[in-house]
Amino acid sequence: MVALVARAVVLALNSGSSSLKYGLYAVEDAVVLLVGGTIETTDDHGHFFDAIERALRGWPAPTVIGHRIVHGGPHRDAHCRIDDAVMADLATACAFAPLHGPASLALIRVAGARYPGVPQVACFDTAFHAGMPDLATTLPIPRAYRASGIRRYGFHGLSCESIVRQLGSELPARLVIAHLGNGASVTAVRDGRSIDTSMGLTPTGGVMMATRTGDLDPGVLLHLLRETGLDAPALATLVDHASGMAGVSGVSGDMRILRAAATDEADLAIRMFERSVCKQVAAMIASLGGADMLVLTGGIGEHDAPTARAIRAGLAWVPGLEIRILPSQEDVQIARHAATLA
Ligand SMILES: Nc1ncnc2c1ncn2[C@@H]1O[C@H](COP(=O)(O)OP(=O)(O)O)[C@@H](O)[C@H]1O
Ligand SMILES: CC(=O)OP(=O)(O)O
Ligand SMILES: [Mg+2]
Repeated sequence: MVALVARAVVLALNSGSSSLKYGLYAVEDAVVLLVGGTIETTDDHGHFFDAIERALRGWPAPTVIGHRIVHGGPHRDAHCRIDDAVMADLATACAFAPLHGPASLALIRVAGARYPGVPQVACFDTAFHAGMPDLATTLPIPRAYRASGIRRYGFHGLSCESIVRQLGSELPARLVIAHLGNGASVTAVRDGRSIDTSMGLTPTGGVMMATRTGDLDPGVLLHLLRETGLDAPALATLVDHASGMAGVSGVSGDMRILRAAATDEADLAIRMFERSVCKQVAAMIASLGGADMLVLTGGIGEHDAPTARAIRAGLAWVPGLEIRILPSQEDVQIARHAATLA
């Protein structure tokens, strides 16, 4: 019923590194999920839309399609309607997010072909961090490189937005958000705005992740370049796909599989991940000059109780820190923005 009177019916598409999530939302003042699901592949967008079309049968047709776009690049710092100029900027931004960017571009093109005439909206993970001060965005390399867009951007912004919105009037002045999913990042939020975050130019930096290194001594890359002859594609595979908990454990990057495996290597990988999260949270507390609340979110943050326990224990020394677990509602944020911008 609600869909018939909705201001907009939004098909929200969230292509993460390990899954494609879709949701059909009726948006008025409230945002109501009509139907949604997850497809555990990022390879075949034709197959993805076949599955979506089957799921959407009998529901109102989308009036707008909203996409999560991981990297907006140097020229896009606000969510926007997608046109040719935006597509050109997104193609440029692929250089900074090779893990997510090309898949998003392909998804927009296929969506345009499947739903001709339906407007599409880009919702950038980087937008939430666009107002970070120079102290956070500047990387410690010669300043000339900044002109080509090399700086800290920060990601998981839609997730952070959704946490700020869920907290509403309970939003504290000094908040740390730990988004712990397949990708993981930690963000310092002062009065609702990002002032620092753990990911950098790309979603490879910061916290150790499922298959990504997170921060790594740059000397390791130089050593591998010099001594093993690995080229850029091979290094990208190494740092994005073969490292993190998967690389250390030799088992998997999925926390559920690591817990079940219970080998020494899996245990080390998990303890390294937990330590890495605690260290990044402590760094964000330093950036904020203290913290009132830590929110855990993302697949691991929401569902893996032992990780939450380890983080509580690892941060027990922080005075006055309330720790909450909240769901990452990236898709609801996409629906809201798409309805507003269509
Ligand atoms: N019930 C669960 N218990 C423990 N860990 C979980 C559970 N469900 C999901 N996870 C973890 O969350 C990860 C996926 O997180 P999610 O935020 O959904 O990923 P994505 O980056 O694809 O958006 C999985 O790889 C797994 O490590
Ligand atoms: C930015 C990022 O790492 O996204 P995801 O966690 O969805 O892979
Ligand atoms: Mg995600």
